[in-house]
Amino acid sequence: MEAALSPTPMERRPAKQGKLTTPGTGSPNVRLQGKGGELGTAIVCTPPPLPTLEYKQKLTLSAQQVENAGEHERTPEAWVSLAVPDRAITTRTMSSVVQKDFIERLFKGAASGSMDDVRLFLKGTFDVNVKNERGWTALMFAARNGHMGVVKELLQHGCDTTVINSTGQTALDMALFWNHADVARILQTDSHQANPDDNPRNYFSLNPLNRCSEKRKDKTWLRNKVLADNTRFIAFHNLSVLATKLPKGTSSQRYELARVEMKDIELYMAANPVTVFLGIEQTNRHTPLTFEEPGLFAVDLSLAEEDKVLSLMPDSILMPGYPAAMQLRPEEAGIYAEARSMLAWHDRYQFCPTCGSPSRLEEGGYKRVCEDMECRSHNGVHNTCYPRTDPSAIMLVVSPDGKRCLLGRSKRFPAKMFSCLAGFMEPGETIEDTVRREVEEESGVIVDRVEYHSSQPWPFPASLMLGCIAYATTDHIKLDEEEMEDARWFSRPEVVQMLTRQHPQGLFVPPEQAVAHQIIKTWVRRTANL
Ligand SMILES: NC(=O)C1=CN([C@@H]2O[C@H](COP(=O)(O)OP(=O)(O)OC[C@H]3O[C@@H](n4cnc5c(N)ncnc54)[C@H](O)[C@@H]3O)[C@@H](O)[C@H]2O)C=CC1
Ligand SMILES: [Mg+2]
Ligand SMILES: [Mg+2]
Ligand SMILES: [Mg+2]
Ligand SMILES: [Zn+2]
Repeated sequence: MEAALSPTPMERRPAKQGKLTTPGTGSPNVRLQGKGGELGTAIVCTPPPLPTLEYKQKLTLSAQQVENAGEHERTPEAWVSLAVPDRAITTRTMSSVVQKDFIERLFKGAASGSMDDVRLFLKGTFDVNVKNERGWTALMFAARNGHMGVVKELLQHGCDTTVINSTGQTALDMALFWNHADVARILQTDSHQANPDDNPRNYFSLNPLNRCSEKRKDKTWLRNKVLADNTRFIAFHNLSVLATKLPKGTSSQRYELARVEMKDIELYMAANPVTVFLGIEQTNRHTPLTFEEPGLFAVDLSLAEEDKVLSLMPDSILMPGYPAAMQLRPEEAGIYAEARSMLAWHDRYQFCPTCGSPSRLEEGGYKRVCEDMECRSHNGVHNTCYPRTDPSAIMLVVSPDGKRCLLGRSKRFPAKMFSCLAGFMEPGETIEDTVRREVEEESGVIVDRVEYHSSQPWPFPASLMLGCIAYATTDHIKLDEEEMEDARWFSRPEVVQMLTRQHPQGLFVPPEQAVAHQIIKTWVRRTANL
């Protein structure tokens, strides 16, 4: 079982194992044998101590004793005895030595299938996706060795199945490679994160609201909804959203949308600011909607002073657009996308695009109607009355030999960032046309087959990114010098370094909240054995 901790298990299939000991450290080593002979020796960390008498004594230490003990004496068990039953163990109160011990115990427990060790860790409020120096998570260790019980336990605690290690494998890749079909099935069908290829869920796309578009024309219903006690407002000021900080340690995302009550903004509402009905926070979509379920609106408070908006909610900030908005809770980033795109539309379309007369809001803010009754826009279908969305294609281009992918640097990118090529769709184009045209314009590369990956609302101000994987038939690059600063073919190992921020020259790709990141990761997943 020790081979489970070998540094590169994907490349090393041990046929035979033999134990030796590293002189000086006492740590057992594992000699790895392949078909062609010895593949190398992996150092295995010292196994967790057995429950000796000393350990058992520590289990019963009092809180004061633990506080007083030297760092080396504060074992995980002692901390757990402190935490049970109602105090969670937090990294804030724990010395770095014990933290390290905890994490090591988690990895070893996951690799050996020891549920007790894993549960010991899960009692705390640590990050279950903590990685070792090779980017391995506990889920990977458990998947690598086919420990179904541990895998299930970790998934229940929110372990992320999409994390890749420093050689670009996910827990699923490991389970498949090592023939743990049952574990692979669980990882593929885990409801928390379905197979990313089948059902990608991009940031800004998770909007839990029932938009109730049928209610937008019901003026009485809308008026009553605005005034209902449990209705809340997402407040914006010059397209920056009012947000509050989340308690530390709950998630890697640091902010959530502030929900303001009518009584706090009555003063501003008298001036009739742009207000958009976003939807209902319906707890169960399968039961009929009742009026009691809370409604959510977006309100543009740009007319108020910034300080006044901030004073609506303690400890709040006005979060500007990209990239700050990447710090919102993913569960509500979709609400933000809807709200910000809508307010940005109203901000830019205050006059009728057909005749230039002022226009007014209708249908809960989902329509603008020209005030001039003679205007052509009152007859027939006029898309100028409705919110706009600009589709853009974004694509990872795979080289003709399938071994490299094309990433580029637009002139406005931060230093050292490379990303997928992207471009706006033009009228009369299919998604495939846009992909082929933009790739050729920006890099000179010719694309044949185009495969759809997933889409992402991009509320800056109102794009819809259409994520694709495109297959090139040529690999000569001729750069569009006006838009692009650079475009290159990257090998898989280099892309993995960029995804995991371990590239020797510090090159990186956009963060996981960008669909570009997800498309790149899909290609890395599909080429796990390259
Ligand atoms: N979510 C993600 O992962 C990423 C998103 N993006 C977004 O993709 C979008 C398109 O990418 P670009 O390379 O900028 O497009 P692009 O390659 O078509 O070039 C941009 C230029 O196209 C023109 N253009 C044509 N139609 C336009 C429209 N509807 N709105 C604005 N400009 C238009 C403008 O002159 C603009 O400067 C941008 O909104 C960008 O922010 C870009 C990279 C990553
Ligand atoms: Mg472009
Ligand atoms: Mg373009
Ligand atoms: Mg372009
Ligand atoms: Zn008009």
